[in-house]
Amino acid sequence: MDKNSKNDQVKDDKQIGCWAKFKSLFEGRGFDLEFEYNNHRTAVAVGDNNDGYKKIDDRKSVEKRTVSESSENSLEGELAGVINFYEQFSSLGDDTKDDVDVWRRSSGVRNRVSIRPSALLTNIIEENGECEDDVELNRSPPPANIPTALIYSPPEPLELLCVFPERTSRVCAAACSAVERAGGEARSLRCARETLDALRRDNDTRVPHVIVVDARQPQQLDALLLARAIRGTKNTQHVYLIAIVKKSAYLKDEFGVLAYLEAGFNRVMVETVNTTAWCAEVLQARSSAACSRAQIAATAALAAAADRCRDLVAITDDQQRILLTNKSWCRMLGWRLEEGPRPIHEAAGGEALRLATTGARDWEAPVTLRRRAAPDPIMLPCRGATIGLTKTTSHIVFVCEPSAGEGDRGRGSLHSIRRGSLDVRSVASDGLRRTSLAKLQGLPLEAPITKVISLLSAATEGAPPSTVACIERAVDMLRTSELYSPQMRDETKLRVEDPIATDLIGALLSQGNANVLSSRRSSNDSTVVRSQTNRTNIKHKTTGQLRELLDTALSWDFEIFRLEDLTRGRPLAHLGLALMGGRFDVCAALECDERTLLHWLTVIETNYHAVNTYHNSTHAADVLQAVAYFLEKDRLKNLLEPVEAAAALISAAAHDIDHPGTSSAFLCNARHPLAILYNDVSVLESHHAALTFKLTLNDDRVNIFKNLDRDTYKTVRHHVIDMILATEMTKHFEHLAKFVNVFYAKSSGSKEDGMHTDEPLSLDTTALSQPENVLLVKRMMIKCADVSNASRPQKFAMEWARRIAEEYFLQTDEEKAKDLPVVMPMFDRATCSIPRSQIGFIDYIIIDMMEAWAAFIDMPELVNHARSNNQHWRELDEAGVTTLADVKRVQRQNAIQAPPTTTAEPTTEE
Ligand SMILES: Nc1ncnc2c1ncn2[C@@H]1O[C@@H]2COP(=O)(O)O[C@H]2[C@H]1O
Repeated sequence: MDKNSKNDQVKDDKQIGCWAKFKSLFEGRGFDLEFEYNNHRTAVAVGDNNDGYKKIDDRKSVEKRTVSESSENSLEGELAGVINFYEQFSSLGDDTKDDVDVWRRSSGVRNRVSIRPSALLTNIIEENGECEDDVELNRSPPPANIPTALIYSPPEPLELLCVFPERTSRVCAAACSAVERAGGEARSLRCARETLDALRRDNDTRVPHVIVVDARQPQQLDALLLARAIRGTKNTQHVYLIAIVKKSAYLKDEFGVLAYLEAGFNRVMVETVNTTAWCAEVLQARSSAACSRAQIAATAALAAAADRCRDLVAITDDQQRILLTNKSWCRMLGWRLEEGPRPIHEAAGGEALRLATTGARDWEAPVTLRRRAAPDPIMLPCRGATIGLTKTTSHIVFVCEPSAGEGDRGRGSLHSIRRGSLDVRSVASDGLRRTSLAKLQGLPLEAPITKVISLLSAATEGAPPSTVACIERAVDMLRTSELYSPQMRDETKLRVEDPIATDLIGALLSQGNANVLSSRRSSNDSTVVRSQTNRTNIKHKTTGQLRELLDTALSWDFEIFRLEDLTRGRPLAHLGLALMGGRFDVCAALECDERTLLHWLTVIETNYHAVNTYHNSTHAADVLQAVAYFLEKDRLKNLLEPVEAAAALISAAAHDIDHPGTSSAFLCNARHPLAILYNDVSVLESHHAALTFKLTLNDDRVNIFKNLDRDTYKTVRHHVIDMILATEMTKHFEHLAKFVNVFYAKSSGSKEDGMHTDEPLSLDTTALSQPENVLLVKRMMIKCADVSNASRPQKFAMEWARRIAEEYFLQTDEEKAKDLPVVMPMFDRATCSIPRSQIGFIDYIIIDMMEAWAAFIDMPELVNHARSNNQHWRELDEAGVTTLADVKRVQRQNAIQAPPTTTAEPTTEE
């Protein structure tokens, strides 16, 4: 063999070897490819080196070209890679105008697809349709475990978003022009903020398929941060993110790419200005984005289906940790939807679990389920399946069928269940087809309120006009976001009543337009209010009268003001120790020692302002005492776990800590730092809750939570914060209405406004099996305790009324002195009628609430005292009692111990 033919042979061998390698890229993926170029296969001459493919050209020197190795499981992606190669290959000087034929073999049938390299996929033409099951080029194959029918990704024009700080970036220009060539649309932005704004603004409508981020100049654009932020934005899971890096980034640190992937990029690409390379890149990316969007949508649809079925559904991972539960599961077992992975054993047991964990693929067996709010487990029939993409298990599915009674209990609100005539499933499916519901179809259907509106709207079908009008009015009201706003009802009532009541209730229920920053009452005062002479051994001093008094700590006429006297203004620590340390054994619940509890109580008490006439530690002790009293009632005793009772007592003791003696409205008007900090929203309550935790966690000696495990601490913290925030009076009607709606049934035919109907409400406590309803109970408990002074025996109610009036007057004095808006102008010490303020307070705030609460915990004296106090104030009003001095005179006449003030000399046995 001469030298030339030997060379040819080598070249041929090389070509054949390369061709084999090139083909192997595409084999084993469901289709084979063959190439013809200028009707002559060998014209495709490729060589390879370690990292790509080279063209071996007779006329030119070898030039390296990298084929986009598409790992995407989409035909489109593969083809784009091939085309990319061809374009580059052709650009070396061969005839670039010729079509390239790609033979695709599927199910044994050969199909030829002609591709004109320059036109890329937009010009793909099927030459012969031998293959009946041809693949739609715009659709990716569905993943094995999601029903194919659900995976639908309609062909849509490619949308690209480039984020390049440099306006004139050539890389960006190449990417954009590639997209335009492929019939898509490209936008470019220059910074992270613009990008995030655009994504949020665009919402679902124009979320791009692909976002390319310039990661070459971190000082100008932090690509990692931006990727994380994009991934944190709604509806971006499917977006394909490409980071553009310099070649040197790869050379420097081959693992650097991991940081990009971890931040949420799908691909890290070395900068290129080659439009063709970009074209292939973005087409692959779009295909991948469309595929994952279809999968996500399908998964969401399946999750929504699970959520809407009455069976209890739980899905675990292969470690038997529950990853997902549906609403029925949560409702019946008392789980929260957002709960993190928990072992299935916490909730389930029995034969079903045994089968699931021993590898059965499909089973039907009984399961025992534990409910959080009930001691006894329930046994239900369960169907299960083991899911896995390959031989290994990825998920286990449990579907438990509730018995008729259980299912009913778990479904919807009590009212809908009680009325029971509507079948949710039939109405939802039927109703949605009706024209009256057409406008609702675009709304998200997860919210219960949407379902309620759907049901109501469906009920109008064929109904008489008067009923339709009534329902439409109800639906209009339901559509407002201010469902529980007090202005929604009885507005007129407040306006026509006594101006003092209007003033007081108006100020309590709204944030008001208050004023004044008081240096006298600044929150900084808190640490110097009173020095604690002896922080320990309180117990040892609890002797004689004090001990006797504390023995009566669980009676409703507990002498709180006497305790204030006997303890020299430190009632909270003493009473707290007696109740929390003694009767309720908070130390056991929190696993802390009594000394820590004592320190905690002392620190909390120290941070109440003794100079306040009302919001001082005596009020805290009073609320604590009321909560303790309520907790003793059977209904609550059986309902709350020790740790929940502990949280309730903690909330009561700390609920007004560092109260400045002025309202939140006042702080807002005064531009107080707390109002600034909390944006004028729930200013005082947020401060009370935050300070409670700050003081508690600050010092190990007072940290009553220090021995709690992470989960229990989180639960306790959640309860404490929730209860303290519930004391905010602007939310009064919201909490009350929720409580009444959940636990009381109106007899049919009663008035639309259930709270003021004369028909007796009937208590229904079945809803207690749901934890969110237990939360309503706890909120109501602390709310009632907080204003329980009006439901105490007369002598206490009078003293509390005097104290709060004094505090209101002081606020008005300050507002006037500092020329700030006066929040309650009627509360002027010279003119205000204290009896009338109390009548208004009891009429509008107390009676309804105490009626609801008293029936719930079976404590009629709450209402009886409130009514009798109301009557007493009316008599005093008629007798001309008006001012503080008048009230004090009456108190003296009634032979009540002169009201102790925090500045008066205490009478004490010690
Ligand atoms: N007897 C009362 N008369 C008038 N207002 C009261 C009375 N008791 C409590 N309040 C108000 O009700 C509010 C409940 O929350 P606060 O403790 O923050 O502040 C309380 C007072 O503003």
